[in-house]
Amino acid sequence: MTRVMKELWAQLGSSIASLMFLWAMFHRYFPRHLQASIARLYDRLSSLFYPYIQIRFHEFSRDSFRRNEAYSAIESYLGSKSTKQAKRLKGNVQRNSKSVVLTMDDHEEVSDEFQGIKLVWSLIKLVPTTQSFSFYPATSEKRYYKLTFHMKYREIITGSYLKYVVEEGQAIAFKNRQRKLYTNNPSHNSYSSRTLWSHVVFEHPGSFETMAIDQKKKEEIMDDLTTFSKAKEYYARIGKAWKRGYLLYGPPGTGKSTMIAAIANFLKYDVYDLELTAVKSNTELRKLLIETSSKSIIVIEDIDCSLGLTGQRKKKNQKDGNKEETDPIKKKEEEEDGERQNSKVTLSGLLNFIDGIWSSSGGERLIIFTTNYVKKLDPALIRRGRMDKHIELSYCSFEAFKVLAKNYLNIESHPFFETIGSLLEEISMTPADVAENLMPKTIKGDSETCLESLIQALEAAKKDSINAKEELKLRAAKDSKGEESSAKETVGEKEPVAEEEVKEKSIGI
Ligand SMILES: Nc1ncnc2c1ncn2[C@@H]1O[C@H](COP(=O)(O)OP(=O)(O)OP(=O)(O)O)[C@@H](O)[C@H]1O
Repeated sequence: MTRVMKELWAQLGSSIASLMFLWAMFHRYFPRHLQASIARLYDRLSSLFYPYIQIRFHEFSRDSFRRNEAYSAIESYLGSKSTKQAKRLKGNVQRNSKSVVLTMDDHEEVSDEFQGIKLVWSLIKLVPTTQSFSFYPATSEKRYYKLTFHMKYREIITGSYLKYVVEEGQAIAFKNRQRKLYTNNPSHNSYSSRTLWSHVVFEHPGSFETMAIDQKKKEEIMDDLTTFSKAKEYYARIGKAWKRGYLLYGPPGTGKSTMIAAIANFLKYDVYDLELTAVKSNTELRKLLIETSSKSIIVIEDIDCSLGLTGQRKKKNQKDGNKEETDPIKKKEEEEDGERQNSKVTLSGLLNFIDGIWSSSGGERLIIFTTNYVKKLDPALIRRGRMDKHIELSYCSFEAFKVLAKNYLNIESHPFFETIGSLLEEISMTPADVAENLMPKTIKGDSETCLESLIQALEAAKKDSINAKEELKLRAAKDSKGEESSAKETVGEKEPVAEEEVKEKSIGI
C-alpha cells in the first residue's frame, strides 16, 4: 500500500515538473502576440461557463496623473472591512489624513454584503513585463481593485451598490481628513497672494461638551446642526442653496469663538475666517467665496466693526472738533478706521455674498457672524433667512459655572458651590473671567484655592459694582442740581449716562 502511494506521488511530481517545463517553454519561445490571442480565447471560453462578473478599478488611468477617485473611495470604504478580515494589511498616513489608514495588502481578499448579495473585493498588483518609460507615478507598482459578483445581480451592483460604496468611502475619508483653518488676511499669507486663502491645520479642541452654556440651548444647537448637515435633499426640494446663517452675539469673553470651534469640530467642517477689512471690493469678496470648499464654515468675527459703520461715525466726530488725537487708543482706532475705509465692500455686496447666487456654488456651508453689539447691525443683515439662527451667549450662570468647574478642576460639587451660585446671581461675570479664576496658578494649585480665588474675584466685582452705582447716583444728583440752576440761566445739554459703563465696571473689564 505504501509502495503504491509512493509511486503515485512520484508520478504526480514528475507530471507537475513536466507541465512547468512546458509552461516555461511556452512563455519563452511562443510569439507574444499569439500568447495574447490564446489568453483572450481562454477568457471568452471560460466566461461561457463562469457565472461571475468582475469589475476593475485602476489606481491610475492611462491618460491621467491623478489618482482615480473611485479607487481612493473604495480604499477608504474597505478600510474597516480589511482590518477585520484581511491577514496582511498595509498602513500609511495619507496626505490630508490625520491618522494611520489601514488597507488590505496586495493579493488579499475581503468579502462584503449588500442587500443580502455576497461580493468579493481583491487588491491586485500588476507586475510590469517590460521596463519601459512611463509618466505614471510608481511605475513598477500599478494596482487595481477587483470586484467579483454573480451576474444575476448586475443591475443592483452597478446601480446602487457602487454609488453606495463611493459615497460611504468619501464620507469616511472626509471624517479622517486633517481639517484646515483658512484666512484671507494678507499678513498671515506666506505666499503674499492677497486674494487667495492661506491655511494652517485646524486643531482647536473646543467642543460642545466643554462649552459652558445652558444644556437645553446646547442640545438645540446640536440638533439644528445635525438636521442641517443631513438636509441635502430637503434644500434641493425647496429650491434653496444648502447654507445656514448663525449669528452669535454677546459680551466679550462669553464664548463666541469657542462656539465656532465647537461647531467646526462637531460637523467636521473646515473654517474660513474671513477678515472683511482686508477685502478690497465686492468682486474680491465673491472670488473668495468661490474659492471656499463645501462642508465649510465661513466666519466673519465682529461684523459690527467690519463694514466701517462705526468708523464713519467716529470720523464725523473728529471733524466736529473732537481734539483727542494724541490718545494712543484713539490713534489705533483711527488706523483701523483707515483700513476699513480702504475696503470697498458694501452692505449690499455682503448681502449678495450671503444669499446671492454666489453662495449656491458648491453647497453645505454655514455662515457665522459674531458681534458684541447686536443692536448696531443693520436689520437687513441679520434678518431670518440670512442669519437663520440667533444665539445669545451671555454671562456665566451657575449651570455654566458647574461645567467650567468640571472642565478645569474635575469636580462636580464642593461646599463653596453654594456661595458661588448666589454671587453669580448678583454679579455678571463672563465665562472667560470665571475660567481664568479657576485655572490653578501653580502646579500644585488645588481646587479649593481656585474656588476661593473665584469667590474673591466675585466679591471684589460686587464691591466695584456697588461703588459704581453709588457714583452714578451722585453724578445724577449733581447733574439734576446743575440742570436746575442752569435752567434758570440758559439751556444746557446733559451728558447721557452710559449704562454699559456700570456693567463693564462690575465685570472688571
Ligand atoms: N461659554 C464658554 N464655555 C467654555 N469656555 C468659555 C466660554 N466662554 C469663554 N470661555 C473661555 O474664555 C476664553 C475666551 O472665550 P472666547 O474667545 O470664545 O470669547 P468671545 O466671546 O469670542 O470673546 P470676543 O468677543 O472678545 O472675541 C476661551 O479661551 C474659553 O476657554
